[in-house]
Amino acid sequence: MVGIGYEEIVQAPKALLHDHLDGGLRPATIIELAEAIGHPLPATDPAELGRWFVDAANSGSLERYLETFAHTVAVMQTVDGLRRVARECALDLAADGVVYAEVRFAPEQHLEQGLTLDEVVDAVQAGFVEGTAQAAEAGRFIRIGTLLTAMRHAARSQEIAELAVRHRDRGVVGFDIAGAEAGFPPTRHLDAFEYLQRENFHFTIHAGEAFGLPSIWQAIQWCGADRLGHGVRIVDDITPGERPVLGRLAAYVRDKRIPLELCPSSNVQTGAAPSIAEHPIGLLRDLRFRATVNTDNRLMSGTSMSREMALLVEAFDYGWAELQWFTINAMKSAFIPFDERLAIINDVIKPGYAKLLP
Ligand SMILES: O=c1[nH]cnc2c1ncn2[C@H]1C[C@H](O)[C@@H](CO)O1
Ligand SMILES: [Zn+2]
Repeated sequence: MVGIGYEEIVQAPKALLHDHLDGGLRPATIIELAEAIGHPLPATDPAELGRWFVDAANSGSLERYLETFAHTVAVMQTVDGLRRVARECALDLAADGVVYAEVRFAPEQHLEQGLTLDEVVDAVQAGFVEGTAQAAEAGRFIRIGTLLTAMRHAARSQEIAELAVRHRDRGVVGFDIAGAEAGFPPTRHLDAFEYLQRENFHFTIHAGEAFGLPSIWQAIQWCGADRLGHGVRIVDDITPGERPVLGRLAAYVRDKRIPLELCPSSNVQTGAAPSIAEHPIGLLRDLRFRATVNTDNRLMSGTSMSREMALLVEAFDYGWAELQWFTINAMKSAFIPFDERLAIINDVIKPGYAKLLP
């Protein structure tokens, strides 16, 4: 697409539904925090450490990709560490032109220095409030909602679901499960999902990333997920061709407008997609699934919302109309109340793209 510059993409309002707090730290912050606690790192120069994360995450395997989080989670064990990381996350997203973000993390991974689950959530919330306020002072609007993640290999999902509901009026807008997918089906956590449904709460499930259709089917039809974290493997239920044919599950996902939190760069790194140009997002958009563009882990992918969009512009020749479509899809699928979603669409996103659209 001729005429879309990277700086313009940064200026365009963007909505992000799938971003991990512990996958988005600034390398310089990791170095400073690690030094203070004596945690050894594979590199001590920020640029070198940033490259190390991307290289180490490039393995083609989700399990190996997840190993890199040991270094970020290690420096997020204190109120100060968590608060700083959350504040910087809000600032970095706002500087990248993200106007709405749902940022997730797993509280159970931040208890090594004696914090309670509630203290962890409060520390992150304080950081988001500070970062959002600082961004506003600099003239950048951003609204952040938190998702609490339970690790799918562990057995704390009910506890984390209750934690999320407890904090629902203090920044937490939803729940998620993450971690290695193969061997850990979503139905292991059915009690937690049933509890959340009874509480009228929202949740997404990482499904259809490293494992295919059975995982997506369980997430939707057994667990009742509002959205799919990745969900990219839904293409396994689509027969390609001049007129692609949708299987029953793919048709259900499209008919019910179930949002797909697609993460192009992350998928290439973990082997879920062969390249950006061959990423199923092109097909899923053509077929009008409720597709959204996301970062997953900005540090491990060396990326940002603007970069993910720029990669799609390059690979699929997208223009502003497509970028606005992805953004509005994301905003429609957000877990904040309907009136707030609508206000961001009408007052921020549409006017922002109106300036850019031909
Ligand atoms: O893409 C992912 N798939 C499954 N799990 C993931 C992914 N990215 C991050 N995680 C895990 C590692 C983090 O420590 C955890 C909570 O953010 O979620
Ligand atoms: Zn993820």
